[in-house]
Amino acid sequence: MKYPQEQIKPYSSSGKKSEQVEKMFNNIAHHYDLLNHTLSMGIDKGWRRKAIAWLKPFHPQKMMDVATGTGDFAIQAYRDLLPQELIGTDISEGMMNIGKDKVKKLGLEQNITFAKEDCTNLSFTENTFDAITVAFGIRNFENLDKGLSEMHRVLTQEGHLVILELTTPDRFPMKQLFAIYSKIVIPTLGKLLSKDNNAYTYLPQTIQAFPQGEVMKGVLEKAGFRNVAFRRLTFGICTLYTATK
Ligand SMILES: C[S@@+](CC[C@H](N)C(=O)[O-])C[C@H]1O[C@@H](n2cnc3c(N)ncnc32)[C@H](O)[C@@H]1O
Repeated sequence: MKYPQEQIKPYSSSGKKSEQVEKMFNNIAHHYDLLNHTLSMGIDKGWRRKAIAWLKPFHPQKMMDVATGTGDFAIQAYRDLLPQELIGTDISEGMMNIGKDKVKKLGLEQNITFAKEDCTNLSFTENTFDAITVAFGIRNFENLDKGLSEMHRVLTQEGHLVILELTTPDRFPMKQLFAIYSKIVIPTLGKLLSKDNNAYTYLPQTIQAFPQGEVMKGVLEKAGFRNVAFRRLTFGICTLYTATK
């Protein structure tokens, strides 16, 4: 099945989405953290903590943070859960290089490692990870179903998946305010700060097109996950999805 966001590409309607996404994140890597925290007004930190808190009772020891980018979710997960192994994976070396520097500065390079991996074609064997986290990554996959089924494959039996994804609020007045914010503020600030004219137009377009809530729950179940649940955070700007293999 093809989802609308799979057709939205950052630079050109022709060519592979994954290659364009990799190029875009390599381009904006040096500005990503500043922009991320500015555009979300720091609220993303609370979302990450809530997502990781859901994993706490399961004490995962072997974890992967998919689409780890500059490593914020991996760092928070390590601090809160202290797993034995935590690997951050991503298709953008540029983003991970920033993450590696941050991890080194924190003295966590023995605890958090990084590897270049496309989530739609992971090199890990079946039943490898007790838990997988993904923040703001799955919207960029060239093939969402393949990315989810790959995460399902490498999770251990009873392993857990936590996804944070940006969504669109569905109620007045947040719906209208968010529409203005995503159509005007995000592209303007993004263009100014990242110098990439396309990246922050691509962002709101994919948020709008991506399956959310009940629809996304069905997509996760189709990929084989059980106990799928979701919680809208901050008026529905972000949604936390939780699932078990
Ligand atoms: C918006 S950033 C999120 C980074 C980080 N998780 C965070 O919370 O700040 C999205 C990341 O997804 C990565 N990505 C996109 N498609 C991917 C794929 N197929 N496999 C792995 N990573 C991917 C991008 O390279 C980028 O670093």
